[in-house]
Amino acid sequence: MTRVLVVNAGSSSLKYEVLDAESGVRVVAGLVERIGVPGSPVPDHAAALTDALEGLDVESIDAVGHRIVHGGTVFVQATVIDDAVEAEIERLAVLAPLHNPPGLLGIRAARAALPFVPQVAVFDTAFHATLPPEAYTYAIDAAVAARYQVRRYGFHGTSYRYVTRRAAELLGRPLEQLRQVVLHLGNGASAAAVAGGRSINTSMGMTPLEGLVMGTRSGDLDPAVLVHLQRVGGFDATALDDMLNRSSGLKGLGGHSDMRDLIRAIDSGDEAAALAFEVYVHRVQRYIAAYAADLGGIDALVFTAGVGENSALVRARAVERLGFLGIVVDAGLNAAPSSAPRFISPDGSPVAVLVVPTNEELQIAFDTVAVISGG
Ligand SMILES: Nc1ncnc2c1ncn2[C@@H]1O[C@H](COP(=O)(O)OP(=O)(O)O)[C@@H](O)[C@H]1O
Ligand SMILES: CC(=O)OP(=O)(O)O
Ligand SMILES: [Mg+2]
Repeated sequence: MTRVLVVNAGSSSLKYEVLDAESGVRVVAGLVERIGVPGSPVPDHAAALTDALEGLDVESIDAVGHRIVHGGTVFVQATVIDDAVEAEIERLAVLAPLHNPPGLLGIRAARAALPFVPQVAVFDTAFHATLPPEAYTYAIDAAVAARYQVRRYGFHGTSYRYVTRRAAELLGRPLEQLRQVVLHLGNGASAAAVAGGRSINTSMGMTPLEGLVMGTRSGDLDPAVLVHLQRVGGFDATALDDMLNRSSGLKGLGGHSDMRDLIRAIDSGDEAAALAFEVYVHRVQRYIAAYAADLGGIDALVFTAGVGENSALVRARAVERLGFLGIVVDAGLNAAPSSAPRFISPDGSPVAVLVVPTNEELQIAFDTVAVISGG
C-alpha cells in the first residue's frame, strides 16, 4: 500500500488529500475555498497549508504529490523534487503568478514536515507538450519570441488527462478514437481540444491568463489595450499584471469572482453581474465551436471543474446556439443535481455532452507513484 499526500493549490483554493494510490481510496480529504476572497476567514495559501499539515498523521505518508501549474519547457512529465527542481519552479513563478508561488509554499511546507519522504511535482503544462507548432506559436516577431521564450503552454493538463479518460470509459469507446472538447471551468478556466487522448489546442497560453473569462482574469484581449493603458493610463508592468490577473474577469465586470455569488447577484437584479455572465458564456461558446473545427468534428463535449460540474445554467447557455454542430443538452438531464459522471445530451445525439467531475488529486497520486517506482 502506498499512501500519497496530494497538495493542489488552485488560485482560490487549497485541496489536499491522503489516498491509497493502489486502490484510489481516500483516507483524508480537505478543501479550503475562497482563499483571499474578501470576507473569507482564510487570508492566503500559507495559512491554509499550516492548518492542513497540523491535522495529518505524517508517519503514515509514503510520498507527496504536488500540483505545480507551470513547468515551462523543462518539465514535460512528473518529476521528483530536489533543490534544483524547486529553484526552477521558482524561476517559472513569474509566468504563473497566482499559482506557482502557492505551489512552492506547498513544496516547502511539505519538505520541512516530511523531510525523508519523496516529493513529486506534477505539472499542469505537461499534458499539452503534444501541441503542434501552429497551436503553440504566437504570431509575433520570431526573433523576439525566441529571445524571450514567448510561446503557448496550456494548463489544467492533469485535469484534462483524467477527464478525457473517464469520458472515454463512460462512452464505452477507445480514447484513441475520440475527438473531445473539454471545458475546465473553475476559478481559472480553460478549454482543450483533445484528439485521441492528445492535446492539440488549448485556450490558456504562455501564462494561465489567455482564453476564457475567469473569476478574476480577463482571458483574451486585444494586446493593444495594454499598450494604450501604458501610454495613456500610466500603468506599469506590475499594475497591468495585477489588473489582468486579479481584478478582471467576472470580478472586474460583475463584482464577484465566485460564480455562485455572481449568479446570486444576477438573481437580485444586478445588471453589471448579468453582463459579466453574458461575456463569460459568449467566450465559452466561441471556444467550443473553434475547437470542434480544430478537431475536424466533435464526438464529445465534456464539462468539468467547479462551474462546469455544478452550474446547469452555464452549461445550458454555453451550448444554446451550437445545435448546428449537433451539440444539444436535454434540459431535464442537465438540471438534475448529481455529483456522478453523466450524460446530459439526449439519447442518440450526434455529439455526446457529458459532465465528468475532475479528480486532479487522484491523477497526481497515480503519477507520483509511477515516478517514484520508476514507471
Ligand atoms: N453550485 C455551483 N454553481 C455555480 N458555480 C459553482 C457551484 N459550486 C462551485 N461553483 C464555482 O466553481 C468555482 C471554483 O471552482 P474550482 O474548480 O473549485 O476552482 P479552482 O480554480 O480554485 O480549483 C467558483 O467560481 C464557484 O463559484
Ligand atoms: C491554471 C489555473 O488557472 O488553475 P486554477 O483553475 O486552479 O486556478
Ligand atoms: Mg482547480
